[in-house]
Amino acid sequence: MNADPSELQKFGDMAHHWWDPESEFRPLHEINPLRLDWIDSLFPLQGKVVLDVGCGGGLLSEGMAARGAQVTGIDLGEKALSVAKLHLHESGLNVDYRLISAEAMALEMPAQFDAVTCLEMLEHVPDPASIVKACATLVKPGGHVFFSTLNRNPKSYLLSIIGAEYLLRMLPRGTHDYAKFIKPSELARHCRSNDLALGELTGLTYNPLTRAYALSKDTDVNYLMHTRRHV
Ligand SMILES: C[S@@+](CC[C@H](N)C(=O)[O-])C[C@H]1O[C@@H](n2cnc3c(N)ncnc32)[C@H](O)[C@@H]1O
Repeated sequence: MNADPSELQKFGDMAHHWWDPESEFRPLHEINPLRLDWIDSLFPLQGKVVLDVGCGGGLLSEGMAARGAQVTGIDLGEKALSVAKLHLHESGLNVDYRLISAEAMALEMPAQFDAVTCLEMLEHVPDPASIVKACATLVKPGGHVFFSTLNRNPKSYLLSIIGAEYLLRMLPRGTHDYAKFIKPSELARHCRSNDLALGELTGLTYNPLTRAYALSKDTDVNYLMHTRRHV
């Protein structure tokens, strides 16, 4: 199984806070509208069939459902999925949440989705290339796959670990492991070898003075990558 039990445990331990915008999930709450707008601008979500891989408590899944997509969310964290399912009672939205790996889902439902999203997840798994392959298998020919993760370089180490975990305490210590960060060139290579053509690449920056995130050309730390499966 391509999963790190300590990573799943870590998110499980925090899962009851998932929908609290003042909790350790605050960064995800703050980036959610930005990434939703970005995805929606490249791939209008209304009426589309979308799979959210590593959906956690469902922030992105619900956001896409609210924009009219028919969303399935998968994760290997049981607690996160329970929180995600419970939150549907509050939001009144409809998302099909399932406890299944991306690789198993790819065997069960190849080429079934108009788009696949896999955000802030690749840096938490032992073999990210295997997740990229599964996402490429799950999307229909011509469909879209969106990834986001953390770049690997000294600036990224300073800002995302020293800055965010130790100085600003936006995230609990140990949230991220620098060795698992992925350079855009590495992610692009995994995509190309799985029949995914590169589309847009955008950075996501944080200004500690205004405490605001923004999409940006600066991909040194957080970045999002848009790809399309060849027809
Ligand atoms: C930082 S959270 C991101 C959640 C969501 N994608 C978002 O951006 O709002 C990482 C998620 O990846 C999940 N995860 C970690 N390893 C996984 C694996 N091997 N398979 C599926 N999900 C995994 C965790 O349970 C957690 O929900």
